[in-house]
This record gives sequence, structure tokens and C-alpha cells, in this order.
Amino acid sequence: MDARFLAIDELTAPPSIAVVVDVMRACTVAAWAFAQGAEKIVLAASLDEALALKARHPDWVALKDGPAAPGFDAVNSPGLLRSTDLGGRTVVQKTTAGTVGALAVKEASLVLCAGFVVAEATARILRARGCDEVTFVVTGEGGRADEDLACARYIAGRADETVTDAAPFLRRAATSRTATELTEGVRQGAHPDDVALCLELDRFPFALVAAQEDSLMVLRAADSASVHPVHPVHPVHP
Ligand SMILES: O=C(O)[C@H](CS(=O)(=O)O)OP(=O)(O)O
Ligand SMILES: [Mg+2]
Repeated sequence: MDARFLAIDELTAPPSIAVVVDVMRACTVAAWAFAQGAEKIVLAASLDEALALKARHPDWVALKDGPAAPGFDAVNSPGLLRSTDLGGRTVVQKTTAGTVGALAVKEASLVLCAGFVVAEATARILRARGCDEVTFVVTGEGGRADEDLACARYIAGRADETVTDAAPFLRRAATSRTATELTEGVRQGAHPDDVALCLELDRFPFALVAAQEDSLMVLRAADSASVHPVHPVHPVHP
């Protein structure tokens, strides 16, 4: 498998197969949203778009990163989201990097969104499809975020079965700048357990597949054997 690791701003033409990696924290949060019962996640291109969608669909759950803000129901923290019942709800998610990365590759034939919590389910889809070329979108810090690079390389290694030991990859993510700043409380809209939750390897058995539905980019939990959206994911009770 030919794996390329690109920053968002290095994307030129739409890749055929894209894995958008945001360990801390958009993809981990998305996985937790499905674990808490969400039906789907609409990826918003801006805070204004998220609020406009919320205005049109008042029962949707508007989620942003950073501090809480008027009009939004949740923040981009797995530690906070894991105690929220999202049964059957639609979430609108807007973050700094992960949602931007997914929207940047919306023309791809397959878009997976990943973190360590869905690493094996993601790799299983790549193996099952026998992908020759996969573009990993390393969303953090202009493509240099250690946690995203480590996770992307780990998933690539699991997809072509050249890697079995996750420890070095998890260690790199655990010592990343993002992990440090989250641990030190530098980042707002966070929970003390966020870093640990982002590093829970294969916490969830499903993958995250994004696809265009009408004019929206929609993320759904997918059975990694079939790449068809599954619903509902049974809520995980912390
Ligand atoms: O919410 C996040 O973890 C980050 C923004 S920051 O690190 O909190 O400043 O956004 P993401 O798009 O999830 O990387
Ligand atoms: Mg991030």
C-alpha cells in the first residue's frame, strides 16, 4: 500500500482514498458521539454554518472546539461527551483541524476519519478494500502534529500488516505538544481525562466514514467489514 501523509494545505487533487486523522480530539469525539447513540454527525465548515444548521434543526446538537459558546450545546471533549446521551440525535461538529480536514477531501471516493480509538476498524476497511494508495490527512499543526502523524503511520502499518506493536506510536502521541497542552489545561473546552481517552487504542469496533449527503458532509459509524453505515451503535455507559 502506497501511503502518503499530507497536511491539509498540501492536498492538491482530491485523493481516491483518504484517512483524515485527528487524534486530539475531533475524531475521538466523533467516535464517542456514536458510542453515546448519535445517528450521524454533520461536519460544518464554519461556526456560522453550524449555528445556521442548528437554527434549521433545533434538535440537532451543535458541538465546537475551544470554550463553550452561545448557541452551542457541547464542546469537543471526549471526557465531557461520554456522559451525554445522544441517542438518535444528529450532531453538528466544527473544530479547528479535524472537520476542516474531512471537508477538504469530500470529493474522495472513500473518506475515513480516524484516531487511535478506531484504528483497527479503520485499518480493517483499508485491508478489505485492498487499497493501493491511501492519503492520510495529518490535520494538526500544519501536518506536523505528532499525535496525528503517529496515528496515521500506525494505521498505515496495520493496513499493510507491517506493524503489530502500537506502543511506540502511542508514546509519541502521549508526549506530543497537544497532549502536553491539554494536560496542562492550556486548551479550553477540555476534561482532565481527554488525553487518556484519545489514546485508548481500539476502544470502539466501528470505523468512521464520511460522505456527502445532499449538500452536507456526513459522518457515520460503519461496520468495518462492510463499510456500510450501521445504526444504532449501542451507547457505552461509562
Ligand atoms: O479540539 C481540539 O482538540 C482541537 C483544538 S484545540 O487543540 O483544543 O485548540 O481541534 P481539533 O480539530 O479536534 O484538532
Ligand atoms: Mg487535533
